[in-house]
Amino acid sequence: MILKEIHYIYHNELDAIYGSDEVDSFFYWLIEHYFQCNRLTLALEPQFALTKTEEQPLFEALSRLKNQEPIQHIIGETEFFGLPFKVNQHTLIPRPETEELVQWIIKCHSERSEESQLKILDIGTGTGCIAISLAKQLPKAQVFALDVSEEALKIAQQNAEINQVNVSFLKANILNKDESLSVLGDASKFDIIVSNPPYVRELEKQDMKKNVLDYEPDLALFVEDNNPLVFYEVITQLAVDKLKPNGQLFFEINQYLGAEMQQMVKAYPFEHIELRQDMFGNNRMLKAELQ
Ligand SMILES: C[S@@+](CC[C@H](N)C(=O)[O-])C[C@H]1O[C@@H](n2cnc3c(N)ncnc32)[C@H](O)[C@@H]1O
Repeated sequence: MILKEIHYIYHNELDAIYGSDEVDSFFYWLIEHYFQCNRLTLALEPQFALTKTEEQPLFEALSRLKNQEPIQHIIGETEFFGLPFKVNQHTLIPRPETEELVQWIIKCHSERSEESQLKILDIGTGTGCIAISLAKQLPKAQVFALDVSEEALKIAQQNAEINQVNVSFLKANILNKDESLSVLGDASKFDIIVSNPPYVRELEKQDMKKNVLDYEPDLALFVEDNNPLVFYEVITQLAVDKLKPNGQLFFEINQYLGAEMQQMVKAYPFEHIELRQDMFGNNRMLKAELQ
């Protein structure tokens, strides 16, 4: 079949679900992935034809997209901070808001220009996107990354290899203080602790799309309505023990809980607590420095 015809079928079957622009971006992403060709190919070679075997993955992808499966799961990878990352059903798909958090950390570090080797801990690493991007951008840093999910850690390890960085991955339940302290061992303290932990309240599920609810791991997303800051509080307490003096704590946060987050962190010996908005104007990041 001619590629242009398959493009037409995509619009016919998917526009009602996603809108035309998004369908275009899915289609170009898929042909780039499967055939290393792009939208120019469609324009310059209107008769570009695929064999039955070649077109099969495009039709498989079409039926998965109809079920609102994320395109990143279909392709098995995504891009974060300009780097490739494998993803699967056990890992959260890295979000652009999290790239802004990484950018902020790098900027703060360049302003501080420390002499000694930086030591960084990423809690709830998932695909490893934060830890690996930081390791790539700050090649002298010693980076540790922790998650409770064995499956997520396998993907994170593969991502570190793909991106040729050295990250030490640790398995622990951060809500269990003894367990996390024991995997962190007697290692010297950290300059930076960063986390994008689960922060979506059950009550927010009603506003979420099927592609997230049905395909992304609950373990990465949800917290109970009556204790939405549970991860942040535990991590803030750990940071009091595990950060060096003047060490920095960075969080990605629930946009609706900025004030509560500031209030919570203020109860601990942190200063210069700063809330930051993402590109959509939502409270999304918080930074604090240990006194
Ligand atoms: C919101 S995702 C963030 C993933 C990745 N850091 C990112 O920014 O895309 C939260 C991560 O926390 C992990 N997690 C959930 N509960 C945990 C726990 N009790 N201890 C450690 N990690 C946990 C999940 O497996 C998931 O990978």
